[in-house]
Amino acid sequence: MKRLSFRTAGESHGRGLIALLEGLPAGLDLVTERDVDPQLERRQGGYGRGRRMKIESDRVEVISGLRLGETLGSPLAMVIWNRDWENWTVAMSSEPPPDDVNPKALRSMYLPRPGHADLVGVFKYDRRDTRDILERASARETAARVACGAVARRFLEEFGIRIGSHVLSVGGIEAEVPDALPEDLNGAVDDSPLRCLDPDATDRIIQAIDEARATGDTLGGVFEVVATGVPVGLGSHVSWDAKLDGRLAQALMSIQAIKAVEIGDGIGGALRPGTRVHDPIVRKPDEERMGGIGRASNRAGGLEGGITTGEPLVVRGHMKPISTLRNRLPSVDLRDGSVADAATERSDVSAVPAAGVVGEAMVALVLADALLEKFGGDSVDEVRRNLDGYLDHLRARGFGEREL
Ligand SMILES: Cc1cc2nc3c(=O)[nH]c(=O)nc-3n(C[C@H](O)[C@H](O)[C@H](O)COP(=O)(O)O)c2cc1C
Ligand SMILES: C=C(O[C@@H]1CC(C(=O)O)=C[C@@H](OP(=O)(O)O)[C@H]1O)C(=O)O
Repeated sequence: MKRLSFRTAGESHGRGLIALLEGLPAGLDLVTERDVDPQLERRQGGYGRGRRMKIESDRVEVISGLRLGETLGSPLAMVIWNRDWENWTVAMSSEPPPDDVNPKALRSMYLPRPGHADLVGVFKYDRRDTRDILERASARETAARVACGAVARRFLEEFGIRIGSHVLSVGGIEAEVPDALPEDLNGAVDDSPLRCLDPDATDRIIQAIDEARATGDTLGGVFEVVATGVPVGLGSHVSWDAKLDGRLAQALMSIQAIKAVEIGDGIGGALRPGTRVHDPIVRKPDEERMGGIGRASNRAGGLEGGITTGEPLVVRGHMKPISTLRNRLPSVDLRDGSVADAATERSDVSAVPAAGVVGEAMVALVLADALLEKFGGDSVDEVRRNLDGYLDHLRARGFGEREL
């Protein structure tokens, strides 16, 4: 059963977004200017974003669940206003103009874009034009997810769990990744225009994004989210929906345009023999949380049997290219069935770094839920007591410095 759940509401060009987080314990010290707004700003960044990001400057307003800088244990409700809303009052309150009146036929809401939710949404919800669909399908919604994820991240920080992300590839150009990741992953990439650890690949990717922009094309890519300090034992092997790998995959896959999710070396591992995939179990006297037992490598990405191993959790999201293309693909006019090119409009060319920040938020929400599932409590201190008792027990049943 979910302990921590969240919901978002809002259209991309509507008044704003609502984020509702339920199940958070009381007594979490939370300052939105310090803990939430900087995460929203990170999500807006990254080379390849479109003009919309120059208009927005996302900030949250807390409506409930917080008093004197601490959570109350009641639902936390937050609002993010859309600055662009003012520019869309006509589009949001009128029928789309016919193509012959508006020479910017490109903007037509009758020409569904392959890859976006336009066509399937119009059929499913029995709508006349695609605006009724794209407004909610839009990844603008991820700003509200990141607000919820920022609060989950603050909660996890209390227990020494930290989450970061970096970009592994864009448009097939792969970054070289060091064997040991920097301890503060975000510190190492937040200033990089691509949130990437490889400056040379960054330059080449920027060039590729410029080329894609010039030719009216778009690029996808892969990001990696890493969580450190995660205790052994979150999630469970006993039922399909208790498995933490499955829960993470669902959370990541739900991000707009994410089409594959990988845990650790999941995809590469499928190509190698078992002796070069599984992580040997070794004595590690310093590994207190694991009772003196650890792993020689972490190809499993911190999960076995749907349970955290105590090693860093590593999850990758594979993002398809953005579907709004200036170099338009074939489509069909929803008014008369005639063949036409798909609609195009202001859009990102690539948004992999931003998707990585959203990935961090989703991982934070899943981990906070799993932590509460195992160490549940109504206050942060109660959760802490429960976790500390468990860690003491692990230490006591382990081998520490003892020779076997
Ligand atoms: C951070 C982010 C930014 C995005 N920006 C755009 C965009 O500017 N234009 C676009 O067509 N799709 C964009 N997308 C992807 C669409 O929202 C997504 O493809 C669409 O909702 C259909 O869902 P699906 O790709 O998951 O099937 C973005 C996705 C993310 C995660
Ligand atoms: C607004 C955001 O992303 C948007 C996601 C998006 C889409 O179709 O998913 C389309 C673009 O919006 P617009 O049509 O207003 O230019 C992106 O900018 C955001 O991330 O805050």
